Amino acid sequence: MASKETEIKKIAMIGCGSMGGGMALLFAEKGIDVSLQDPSTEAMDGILTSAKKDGLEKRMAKYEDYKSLCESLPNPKVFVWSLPHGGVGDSVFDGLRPFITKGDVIIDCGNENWQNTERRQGKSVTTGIRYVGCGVSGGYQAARRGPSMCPGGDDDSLNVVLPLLRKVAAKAPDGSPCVAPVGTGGAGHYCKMIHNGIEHGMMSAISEAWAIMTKGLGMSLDEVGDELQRWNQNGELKNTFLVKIGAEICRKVDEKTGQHVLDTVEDKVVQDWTGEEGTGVWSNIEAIDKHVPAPTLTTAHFLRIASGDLHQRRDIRKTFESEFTPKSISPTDRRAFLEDLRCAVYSACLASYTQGLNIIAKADKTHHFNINYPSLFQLWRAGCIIQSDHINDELLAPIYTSNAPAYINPMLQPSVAAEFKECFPALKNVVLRATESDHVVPSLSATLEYLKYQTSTNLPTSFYEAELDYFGKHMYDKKGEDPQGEPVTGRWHFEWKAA
Ligand SMILES: NC(=O)C1=CN([C@@H]2O[C@H](COP(=O)(O)OP(=O)(O)OC[C@H]3O[C@@H](n4cnc5c(N)ncnc54)[C@H](OP(=O)(O)O)[C@@H]3O)[C@@H](O)[C@H]2O)C=CC1
Ligand SMILES: O=C(CO)[C@H](O)[C@H](O)COP(=O)(O)O
Repeated sequence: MASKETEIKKIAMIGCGSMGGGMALLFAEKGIDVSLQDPSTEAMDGILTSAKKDGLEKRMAKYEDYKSLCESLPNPKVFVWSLPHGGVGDSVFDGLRPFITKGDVIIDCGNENWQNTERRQGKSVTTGIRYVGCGVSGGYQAARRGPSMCPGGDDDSLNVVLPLLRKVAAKAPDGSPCVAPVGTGGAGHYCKMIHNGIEHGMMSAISEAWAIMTKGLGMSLDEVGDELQRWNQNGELKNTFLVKIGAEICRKVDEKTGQHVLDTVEDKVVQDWTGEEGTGVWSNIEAIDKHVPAPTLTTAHFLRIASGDLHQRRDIRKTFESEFTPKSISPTDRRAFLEDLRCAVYSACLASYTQGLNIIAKADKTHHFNINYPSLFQLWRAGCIIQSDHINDELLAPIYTSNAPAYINPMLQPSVAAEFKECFPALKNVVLRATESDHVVPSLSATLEYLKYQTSTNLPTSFYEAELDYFGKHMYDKKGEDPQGEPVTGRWHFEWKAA
């Protein structure tokens, strides 16, 4: 716990966009004075207007330059950043440098790349400035109400910032704050990046199910909304944030037009096309770089890339002179099929968590983050986008307690394996029916394949290995001679054809 002297009563919010604005108001509501700084006076004025509406105007003021901003703060000066990643953070860091000293604190609440975080932590160390990389999740609404917060850094800095962050973080149903130290260095931003990768896998699976229900089963949007609400109420998907908002999205009618809003949304995800977000791309790069199979996440990402380039899809469709239009699906027992669909989506969501955690675990080994898994599951209990009571709180958190030995892949945990096994027939049935009716199910089918290949010791890859050895002398292991431990190149080459 931080001592009385370190109690933080005033902060500077640098970056007053949708996240920074919400957080600034939230800090003020929790009794913390806030100095605002953003290149856009309009953005700061917008927050001041909201503060006035909420009776918080006495707690806020705007500052146009770093000198006056820093003069407005008591020591140690605490800066909360909510900025775009990359160069912006570097220029703010350099701009603040003349005015900050030993003991001052930067809490970087943007989606910064964890390597930038560690680079700045390295620069801060010599001057005694504390730099905490703190992923924030839940979107702009949670930023105002209470987000999930994922801080990483050295123990002393974390001890200084945690009492402040506990005041604003989302609260789990038992009242405990969804913020906890996740590890050293860039661990906070690393885990937030993977949170976003998991988010993509889950979001894709739910979207695929929505299309099966509407285009395959001919359900109306209101009926899909009711079905998603059922999923969100009970069973393995209960209190799954993305399912809950899915139900609301399906039902939402624009009062002005009387039309369902979702009916007006183009099928085009243009998130991170220009690289200004980062996390979606980085999480997939990390999976591959760390040799972790994460097909639910990566296929979700490829669907999103294909989706973004709608013009290209239009052109390809013209070249093909047709599209593989999803056909109707007529199960003999519609309720049973919907139950299979729920289980299939659950499998993909659980697989997304599993794959994401495995990436974090591999990075932990490589980068020595010293990941605190109980903290991670605590901060994913509420406020965040991947919140899912059964997956996070009931199934995974009890496995990775502070008393648990080192991290073990969830696929090796009997309780997780039992749930995957139980859902496998449902997932297979959904993928089969969807495939024969030309539905688009990349994340669901990738999850099915994942379960098959992760549990198999007789993959088609003997043939693959032989081909590699044939053309590239890449070597292979003979059956039964596979050495224990980390995978290493095989010892055998066969001269398949004389050179
Ligand atoms: N939106 C979301 O759902 C979530 C976003 N995040 C992350 O939080 C961060 C902020 O996101 P969000 O609020 O959505 O983005 P916004 O673009 O709404 O906000 C970013 C703000 O930073 C300001 N800014 C740019 N350069 C500077 C600078 N040199 N000094 C001070 N302020 C500057 C921008 O001003 P200007 O517009 O004038 O350039 C803008 O007001 C990002 O890292 C994002 O990835 C994290 C979780 C959820
Ligand atoms: O952090 C977030 C949610 O958790 C933000 O919404 C972010 O903009 C998502 O970006 P991406 O989809 O590229 O990961």
